[in-house]
Amino acid sequence: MPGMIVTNPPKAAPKDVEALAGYGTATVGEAMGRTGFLGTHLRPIQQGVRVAGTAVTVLCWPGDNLMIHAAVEQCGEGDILVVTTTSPCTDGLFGELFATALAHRGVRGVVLNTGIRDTAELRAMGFPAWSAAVSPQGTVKATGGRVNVPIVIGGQVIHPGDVIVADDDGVVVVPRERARDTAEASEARERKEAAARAAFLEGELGLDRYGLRDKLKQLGVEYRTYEEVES
Ligand SMILES: O=C([O-])CC(=O)C(=O)O
Ligand SMILES: [Mg+2]
Repeated sequence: MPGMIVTNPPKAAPKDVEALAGYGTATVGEAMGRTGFLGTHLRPIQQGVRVAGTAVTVLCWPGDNLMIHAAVEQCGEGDILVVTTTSPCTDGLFGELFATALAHRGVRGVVLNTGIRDTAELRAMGFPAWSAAVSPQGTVKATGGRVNVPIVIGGQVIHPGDVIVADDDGVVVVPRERARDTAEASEARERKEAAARAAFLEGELGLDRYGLRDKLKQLGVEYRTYEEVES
């Protein structure tokens, strides 16, 4: 594969990325109309870490991490490296040496639609990572590929410069043009959930808060309330 490296693609504005960093993937995905989720196969190697950053995208040949080396040079402060392969691959394309180089450049984490290795070292150094597999299997540096072109993971298109939000639940992509609106919609959703949480703490039911008793009736669902059963 010949390949290409795009330098300096347009990126989401840092203040929109910072705003999105305040919300989890569930909130951000809901705020985008339940879109943007990259799939349940991408799991974090750590727990309790949430990051947001701008995507530097990489398309590698399976079992070959040459283009990750090329991509490191394109990465800077506030970026998240997002890697996929031209056909399915679980080999350990990425590990602590790459993470060391990326951390030095201010990169916030990595998302790999392939394998990762050195996971204990990565956790110890606090470099956040999400991957489709954990594998010690080594790779070669032999084949061209692409950096900073649109890639697809889990049916979602990721353009370079889009916002990646990742936490314990998984990874979500927010298109660059939607970053500000999505941050605003996320804020509104958090406020709504805070009000619901306060009501649930007082014992209110979702059935009443969301007007779902009528829905059950419409659907012909027969039921008795807890109080009716108890009496
Ligand atoms: O060097 C590699 O091929 C991947 C790796 O283990 C590292 O980055 O530490
Ligand atoms: Mg290594």
